[in-house]
Parts: sequence; structure tokens; C-alpha cells
Amino acid sequence: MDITTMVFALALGNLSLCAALFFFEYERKKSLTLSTWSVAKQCQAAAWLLLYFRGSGVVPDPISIPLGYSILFVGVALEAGAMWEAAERTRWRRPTLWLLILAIGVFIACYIIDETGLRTVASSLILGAFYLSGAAALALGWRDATMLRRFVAIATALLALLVAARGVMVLTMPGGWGWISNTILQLWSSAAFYLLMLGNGFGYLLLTREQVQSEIERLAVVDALTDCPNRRGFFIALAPWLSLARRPGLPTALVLFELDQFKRVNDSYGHPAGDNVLRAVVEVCKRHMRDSDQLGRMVGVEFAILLPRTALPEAALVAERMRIAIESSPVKGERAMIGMTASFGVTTIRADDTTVSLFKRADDALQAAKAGGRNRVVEAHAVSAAP
Ligand SMILES: Nc1nc2c(ncn2[C@@H]2O[C@H](COP(=O)(O)OP(=O)(O)OP(=O)(O)O)[C@@H](O)[C@H]2O)c(=O)[nH]1
Repeated sequence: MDITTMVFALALGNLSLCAALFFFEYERKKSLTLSTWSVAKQCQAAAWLLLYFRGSGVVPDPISIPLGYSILFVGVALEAGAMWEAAERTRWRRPTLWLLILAIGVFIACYIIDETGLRTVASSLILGAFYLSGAAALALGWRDATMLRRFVAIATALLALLVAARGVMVLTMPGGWGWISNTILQLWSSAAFYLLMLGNGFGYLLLTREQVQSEIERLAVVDALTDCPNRRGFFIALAPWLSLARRPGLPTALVLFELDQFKRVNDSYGHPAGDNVLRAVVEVCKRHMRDSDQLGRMVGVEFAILLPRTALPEAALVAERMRIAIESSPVKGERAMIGMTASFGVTTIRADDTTVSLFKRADDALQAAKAGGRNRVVEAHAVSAAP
């Protein structure tokens, strides 16, 4: 395959990726990362098309070369940026912008000085460096990465080095090295671009897939609104403490609390304000917890706190501190400060407890606190002792 045909294949490949992305995004809300990658692919498609038309003699060199390569640099730099963004390193934009300005400046200067040799050195080194940056983003979190992701990172790095090697060869051995002539190197370099197009496509899809997967796994155990464990996450944390309760030693306490008359907050200030109150209450509670304590959102406005190695009187004291803190920490709403109170039920895990019996006891105490006028702490034994 001659170089012009390879460049045409690169243009077509990038164009087909653009088309696939366009239809994928058509009915979806665009994510920022996907947009960056889309623009990268569009730039690359436009650049390779321009370079193909140069090869076919349609667009003259003084226009197609500086413009085509500048657009290609932008495309490859954006592609690397999309990789960094997908790897949750979002501060790539400013350095990339400066590097791009520098790269385009150096390339045009090299082109003016020497239309073939120096120009090839500059373009190969610049493109190789940007591709290497994408490989580095893929290699982040190497230890936990899947084999496929490691493969894509290594393949991208090796191909990037092959692209850059052409520049080094042209600079150090302009006449070629043995049977490796400049034409063969040019062909290899074009093949490397082709494989990079495919490899980076995989790389990008892998990164985004991993991100979505980990978010799904996180949301299975974490409440999206308050960012504390949900019912499932809390029960997972509770399980070992239930088993430990069968052995002699310090007890573990469970505090169950519910915000009082929360419906009124939603009705008076709106649901978003209610959400803010929930987030603020969680923050207030966290300030009164030890590192080993565990807070979870059970359902609606009901929360549970696990207090390891804490006896009932101490747990009641912690609950009382939280009750006072919630009462004295009104949340700033759009129209007014929103005051809040909560009712608490406190118990400790018994040797024969199951999750059901434990929560039933804590809930009975909580309901007793509600029935007793709300904004108070009730210990479970007081409920059991009641006639
Ligand atoms: N803003 C907001 N409100 C919620 C959320 N989850 C549950 N709620 C609301 O919380 C309110 C809970 O009301 P109830 O448990 O019936 O009772 P209450 O108004 O809190 O009154 P008492 O429990 O009797 O003190 C309901 O209006 C729910 O819609 C949430 O995630 N965000």
C-alpha cells in the first residue's frame, strides 16, 4: 500500500469513528469526556483528509502541510487529553494548550527552514510525544488495571515510540540505516498511526467502561444524595459486628434516627432544599462520630449509626450530642434558615440478635421517641421495660 492510500485509510477510519460517535451521542446527553474525544476524532479525520488531498495534488503544500499537521497535533493532543480526563485527571487543558502552541510554532519554523527533513523530525517527535502522553494516562493505576488495559497502554506506548523513532532516524541517519530506508520508515510510521487509531479507540472505550462500572458498583452500596453508605452498604458493615456480639467483650451500639416532620420542610421550601438539609444533617452527624463509627442512610429520612465498642449509656450520650447538634445547626435555605430536629432510638447488639431483631428494637425505641414528642433520645431497654 502506498503512503497516499494509507493516509486515505486513516482519514476514512477516523471519519467512520466520528460517524459512530455522532449517532451514539445523538440521543444522549453529552458527557464532557466524550465530547473531547469526539472533537479529537473530528480534527484527526479533517487533518488526514487534508493530507490525503495534498498527496493527490489537490491542495498545495504551503497550505496543506502547516494546516494539516496543526489540526493533526490538536486532534492527537485532544485524544490524549480525553484519556487523562477519563482517568479523572482533569487539569490537562491549560498545559496542553501551551504545549500545542509551542508544538505548532516549532513545526512551522522547521517547515520554513527545511520542507522535508526537519519538518518530518518535528512532526514525528511531536505526534509521538502526544501519543505517549495518552499511553501514560492509560497506565495510571497500573496495579489494579485489567490485562487488556495494560496491553493497550503498552501497545500505545510502543507505537508512539515507533512514530517518534522516524523523527530520530531522519535527524541522525538521513540516508537510512541498512535496509531500513526512509520510505520503509514512512510506511511503518503510517501503519503505526493506523494501529494507534484502533488502539486508542479501545483505550478510550476501556477507560470509560471502567469508570461506569466502578460508579455502578459504588452506587450499589452508597447513597447518591448524601454519599454515605445506603441500606445495603450499612448491612455489609454491620455483619461482622453481629457475629462479634456472640463473643464476650465490649458491646457494639446501634443508633437509629429519623428527622422530624420532614414533609413540612419539603412542602414549605421545596424538595431541593429538603435534599440540602439531608446533606447538611449527615455532615453534622459525621462531625460527632469517631473514625470507626459508621453512618448509613436506611430509607427516606431515616439514618443508622454503628458505634463499635460502645455501651448503651455512652451511645445514648453520643446520640444526645447529635440531637443537640442537629437542633442547633439550621440549614441556610433560599428564603430562610431551615431548623431541623431528629428523634433517636438507641440499642446495643445482643448475642442472639439478627439484623431484623436488632433493627426492630432500635426502631421501637425510635418510635417511642416520636410518640414522646419527637426531638429526643430513647434507649431500647427503657422501651422493653415499659408496660
Ligand atoms: N427532599 C427529600 N425528601 C425526602 C427524601 N426522602 C424522603 N423524603 C421525604 O421525607 C418525608 C418523610 O415523611 P414521613 O416519614 O412520612 O414523616 P415526617 O413528615 O418526617 O414526620 P414524622 O416522621 O412523623 O416526624 C416525606 O415527605 C418524603 O417525601 C429525599 O431524599 N429528599
